[in-house]
Amino acid sequence: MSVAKKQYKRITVKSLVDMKANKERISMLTSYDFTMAKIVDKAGIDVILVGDSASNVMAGHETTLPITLDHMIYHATNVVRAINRSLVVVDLPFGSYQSDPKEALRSAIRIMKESGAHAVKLEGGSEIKDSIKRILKAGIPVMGHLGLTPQSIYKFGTYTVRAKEEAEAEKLKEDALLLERLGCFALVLEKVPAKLAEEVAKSISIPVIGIGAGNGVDGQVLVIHDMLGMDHEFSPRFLRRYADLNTIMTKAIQDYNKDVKSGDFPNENEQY
Ligand SMILES: Nc1nc(=O)c2c([nH]1)NC[C@@H]1CN(c3ccc(C(=O)N[C@@H](CCC(=O)O)C(=O)O)cc3)CN21
Ligand SMILES: CC(C)C(=O)C(=O)O
Ligand SMILES: [Mg+2]
Repeated sequence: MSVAKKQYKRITVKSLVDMKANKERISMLTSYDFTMAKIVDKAGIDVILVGDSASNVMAGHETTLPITLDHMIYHATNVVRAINRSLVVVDLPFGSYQSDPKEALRSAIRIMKESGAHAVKLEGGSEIKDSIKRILKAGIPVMGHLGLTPQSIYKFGTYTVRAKEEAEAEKLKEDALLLERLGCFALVLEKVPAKLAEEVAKSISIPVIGIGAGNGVDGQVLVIHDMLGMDHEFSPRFLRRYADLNTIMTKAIQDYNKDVKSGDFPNENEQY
């Protein structure tokens, strides 16, 4: 390996906890493939999430439920090949950890062994406590995920903001403390009131990464296709678009189409 490659200081689960202690905010984006992950890693994003949102974004499913462990490992393997610095976290997909702690551990081990990723993420709190414990005991770092947990969408029926009611907010606060106590290195809080998210972030020493959880948390995560503006139809309030790639790509593809049809492409310099 070249010296130039080694000068990148790799992000570890320990660096993330240190960043929170130093009040340094953590950046996280999803990636599901080699080419995208290479750009994200080089751009300096701290954490790459191989999210089960691949089920929506890559495969076109309505929910995250259909994606399999084999699919997640395929995406994770391709992402890991591209990175020099970012920490790679992989979602355990629906059905790969809910049955029992042994199944959860087997799934986490497959991800770590077959993809080379650095950590796994599981949705839920006290319900999956034993599975989180079992995975951590094997030396695999775990990121938690509370608030809107898309794998249980059919229990709620909507993607509306979570924990607006006192009882649900109390459970969420207890779950966050539990995840810290179990030994999770960080947790994602999705679509909860900003005030509650800030309170949770202040109550624990591990980083809280928000999506639709306001600015009082320790870091932010977005789905990369959303923030690049590739899909004009997905427009939740929490999303900021940093580009309009849908328009840029459509224009480029139409120009190519036109040039092929008219015979303009390829020209003399573009042939042998
Ligand atoms: N492309 C993509 N981006 C995501 O952020 C994402 C996925 N896919 N798939 C997995 C989950 C699902 N997520 C979601 C899904 C919907 C909303 C949402 O807020 N949708 C609408 C309607 C909400 C409502 O019923 O009130 C919105 O306008 O906010 C938010 C996060 C976040 N994750
Ligand atoms: C939205 C983030 C947190 C996620 O879990 C995913 O992309 O699957
Ligand atoms: Mg997910």
